[in-house]
Amino acid sequence: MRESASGDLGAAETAELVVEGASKSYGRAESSRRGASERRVALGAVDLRVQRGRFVSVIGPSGCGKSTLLRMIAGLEHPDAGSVSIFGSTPAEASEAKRIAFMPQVPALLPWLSVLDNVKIVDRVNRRANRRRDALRRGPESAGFAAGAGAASGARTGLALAPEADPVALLTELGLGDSLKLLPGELSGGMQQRVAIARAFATQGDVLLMDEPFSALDEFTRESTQDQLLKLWEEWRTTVVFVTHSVTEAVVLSDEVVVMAGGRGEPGRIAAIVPIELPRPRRRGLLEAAAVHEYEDRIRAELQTARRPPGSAE
Ligand SMILES: Nc1ncnc2c1ncn2[C@@H]1O[C@H](COP(=O)(O)OP(=O)(O)OP(=O)(O)O)[C@@H](O)[C@H]1O
Repeated sequence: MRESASGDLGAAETAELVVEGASKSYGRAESSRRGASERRVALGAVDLRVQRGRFVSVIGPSGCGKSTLLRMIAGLEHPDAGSVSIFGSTPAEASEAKRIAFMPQVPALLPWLSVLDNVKIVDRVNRRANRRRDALRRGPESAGFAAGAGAASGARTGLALAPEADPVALLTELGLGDSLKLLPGELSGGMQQRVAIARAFATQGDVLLMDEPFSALDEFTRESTQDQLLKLWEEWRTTVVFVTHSVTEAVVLSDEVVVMAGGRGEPGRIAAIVPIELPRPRRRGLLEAAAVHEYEDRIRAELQTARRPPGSAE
């Protein structure tokens, strides 16, 4: 596990990302003209605990609330009830201190910037956060602006402040060392996703949230990109929450697979958590096929069970 810049966890910092009783509904609360409420419960009261440094995948049928859960952890959605704690901080505090990296399905690279500049942009866009972070490293009294609300909240929450990663080294590690000057339009889909991975790791956040990042890739590219991600993750041990529809992908990458149920009118809920005890370092070629299949079968069975409404007989 990567240690915080201060060497260990701060006073207010915890070793877990905790989602507690978090629920989320969409739509209008008042009744429509036809008399029925248009409010839909996307997530019921969801509880989830992720240990620092773990790789956790979330899998479940379409509409069960996987992305909603991820967006709540990212602070992009607020739960109607319940709470989210990122190692003791609120999602807003964690994202202000650049501790959350979010990677959507589409790489969202800036088309006019080179590969290298697309990774470096993390630093430019977050210059304000960087200044605050540097000031926090030196102590709250060391800079004029350090007495501001952000610095105060950082000190209060004991946020660990990570150093920046070297974008060139990251891109080289992801096999893009020869493509630094290319534009995104000159890259394949797999290469674009690897730039997005480099950008996500470049933030050196404590949590990396990935929403079906490889779903648009062909099978071969998907597998090699998974291997690249595994290699990087094994080095950095960032806490990852990874949404996927692929059972195999979830098994190959994860320490734990969270199986969700719901959707189609049912509130999303966590139906099961399956620990994956395959040895690391993991690479596709190194994994024992029978062991992978066993986990795949177990998760498929959990998904089948989860399709039945809660309380229904087999
Ligand atoms: N911004 C929104 N406004 C209204 N309804 C929403 C919104 N976001 C999600 N929903 C609804 O909440 C439910 C859960 O959606 P969510 O995208 O979290 O599911 P998901 O499991 O990620 O689905 P998929 O696997 O298809 O991406 C769905 O019924 C969806 O229609």
